[in-house]
Amino acid sequence: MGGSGDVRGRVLRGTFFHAPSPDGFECCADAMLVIDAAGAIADVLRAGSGEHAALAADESGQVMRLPEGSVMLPGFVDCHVHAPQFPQLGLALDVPLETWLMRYTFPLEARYADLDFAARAYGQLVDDLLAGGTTTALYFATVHVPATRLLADLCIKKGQRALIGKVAMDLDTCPDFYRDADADEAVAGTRAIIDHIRAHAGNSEGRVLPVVTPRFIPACTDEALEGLGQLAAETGAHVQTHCSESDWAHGYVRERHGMSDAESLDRFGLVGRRSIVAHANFLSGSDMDLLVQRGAGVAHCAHSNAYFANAVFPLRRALEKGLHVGLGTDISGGPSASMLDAQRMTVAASRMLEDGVDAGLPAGERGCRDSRVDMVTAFHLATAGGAEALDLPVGSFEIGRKFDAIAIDTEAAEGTIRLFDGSAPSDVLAGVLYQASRANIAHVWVDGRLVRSHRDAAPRSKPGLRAGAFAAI
Ligand SMILES: Nc1nc2[nH]cnc2c(=O)[nH]1
Repeated sequence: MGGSGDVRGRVLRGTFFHAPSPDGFECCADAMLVIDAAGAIADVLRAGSGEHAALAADESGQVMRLPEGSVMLPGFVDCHVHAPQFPQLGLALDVPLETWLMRYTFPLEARYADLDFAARAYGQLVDDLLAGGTTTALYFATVHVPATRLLADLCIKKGQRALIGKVAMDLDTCPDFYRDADADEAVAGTRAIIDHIRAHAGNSEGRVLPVVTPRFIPACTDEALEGLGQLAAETGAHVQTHCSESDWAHGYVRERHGMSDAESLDRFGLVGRRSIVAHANFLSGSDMDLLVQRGAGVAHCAHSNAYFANAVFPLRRALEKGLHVGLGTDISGGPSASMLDAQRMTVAASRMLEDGVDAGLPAGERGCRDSRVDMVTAFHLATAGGAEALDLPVGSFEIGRKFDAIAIDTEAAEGTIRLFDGSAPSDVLAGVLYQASRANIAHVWVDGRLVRSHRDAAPRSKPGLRAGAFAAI
């Protein structure tokens, strides 16, 4: 990636869609986004304004224009990714969570003691996520400090916004070949990663952030949970963990601690404004109130929940309570790395929760009323909602936000979007979100820097078609 395509200090002209709130989207046709030198949106000029007309006449070359047929969306924010599990994407999804962890997942994660293996898997993962439009990812790494450092180094080098945690798991129910030796090692390793990321010479803008990452209560001693809670308070780092994911995981914490997962994490100081709990399917109403009170967020992983969670997360109820929610692919509990798929599955799961699934029951007894969400809400959660949950200034095209964005080429011949003349903006957005595939994702920017372009992929089937319109890219 060179300087071309970098929109810092320039103006990008084109049509954009965003959804700053869960219940509506805005389509801004032929807008001009003024990006400052640090990659933040300094101004949004709407067509018809005097400033827009003045800049439209500018011939200095500072205005870059998206080609006809392209639209911009905010980059996707994936709130739950197990980076080391990428090599088993789509595999071994037919066993319960606890079996999947012990039989497949822990042995795979143990392989990241080998830095060559880690470099190959993590390099491919970051490239693939960027190509899919994921501009921000909240990553669980592994217990290994060197491989976690490597993941941070790769994200910094490749320009992805990322939050990264060394996984802490010291309980002796975890296999000997894959766990921290004790609570001290779990906490010291976490601190080492915080220090590495914060002191990294290439990370002066803080695009990569460290995360305190107790895997989940069933993998940690109380001593480790306590030490990690103190470390989070001392450093102000984000926190991530799994919470009340499945019948088994939820029941385990009740049995061991005599309270809910959320209550137990809270008493260790692990639930705060920068905490994200993954899954959370079995949160009670008072658990949700607790998370709302603390300002914490949930990573909703609709795809993975279908395989491992034994229930559907009551998303609409959570949103009505004012809980921060973002979406997660949960690579590899979910079989797809695509945040487009995550949005589609979010809508589908909510519809199944609302209608119910057992045709043997009368319709009135089958589901949970008022549970559905629509694609606009899912789009919000995949962008601005995830950003809010992570407390990051991205996710929409508003003044002051960082320009993390993707350009969708709705006409890419190898793509899967088929729009017909005269589509209303709501139909264009639905068409993009439901139909787009990787071939439609033409450009990806983080902080105004072009981090991925169709040029990096296979040659375009219509070479040069738009070269004149967007020459700098
Ligand atoms: N889905 C999922 N749940 C977990 N609970 C503890 N570890 C994991 C994991 O790797 N994936």
